[in-house]
Amino acid sequence: MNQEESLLETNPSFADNHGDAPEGLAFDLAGVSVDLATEGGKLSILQDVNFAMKTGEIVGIVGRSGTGKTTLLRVLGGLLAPTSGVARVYGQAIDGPPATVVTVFQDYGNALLPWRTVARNVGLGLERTMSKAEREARVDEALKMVGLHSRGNEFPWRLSGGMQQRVQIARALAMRPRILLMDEPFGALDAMTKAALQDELLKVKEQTGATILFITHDMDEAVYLSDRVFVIAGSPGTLTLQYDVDLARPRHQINTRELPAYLAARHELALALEVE
Ligand SMILES: Nc1ncnc2c1ncn2[C@@H]1O[C@H](COP(=O)(O)OP(=O)(O)OP(=O)(O)O)[C@@H](O)[C@H]1O
Repeated sequence: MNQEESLLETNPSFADNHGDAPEGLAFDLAGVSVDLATEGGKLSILQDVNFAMKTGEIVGIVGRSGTGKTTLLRVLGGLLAPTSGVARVYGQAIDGPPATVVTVFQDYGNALLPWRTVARNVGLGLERTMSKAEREARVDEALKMVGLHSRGNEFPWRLSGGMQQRVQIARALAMRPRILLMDEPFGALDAMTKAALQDELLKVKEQTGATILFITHDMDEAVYLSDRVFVIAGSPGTLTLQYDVDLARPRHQINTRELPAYLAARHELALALEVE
């Protein structure tokens, strides 16, 4: 399988994007544990993870390095089967990459196809389902969202790391997925770009009703974006806190961050991470 086919394989929604999200739960996990076989024997990565996410919810996951956050995202994206327990999407056990889910990976360098222009990378997932004109309009819109409208004809390897990350985000946004999984989506960006993209993401969520689960090492980002923040801690990783963020929407980059509820959320999360 070549790299192009493999991207379509792991993200079937690139080839099959449709419909409005059904009501109810997007994800529900019961007793999910993941063990991996390593040279040194069995390694327990995640243990007994239980949670549910409503359709249209946005949840940020925080936790120290190596606690299993990416592993959890891989389970939800259908790339890794749990060793025990069950993970469901819209009530169906996940047994491969679900057609409703688009994942934005952390290693953006490998996710982009170097022989395709930026625009053709962004349009990759729409080629099988959309006319050229429709696709070009979607690609234009997505590139505008991430501030790369003028770079569509270039090749990705000509862009900076942060820009390549934005191209990958644009590709996901162009799909208008029902569920978006993002692994440190804004990690490689400068503060201004990061703030602009956070607000774009919230706008997209508002407009499309997408369900979004993202990993971040930035506690402020987790609180600013999320309805709830999950803390994963320990080894093996367990879900130690599901914090409800009590902040109205729309949120504001300056005002929201000064509210008592914002500071309280930050405080609770910092404590939860400190006791690890
Ligand atoms: N394929 C693998 N084989 C062996 N160990 C693995 C494999 N994938 C992950 N691990 C181990 O599983 C643990 C959890 O990894 P994971 O990438 O899920 O953590 P993370 O919380 O996302 O970390 P980070 O915040 O640093 O990205 C780590 O100790 C990692 O070394």
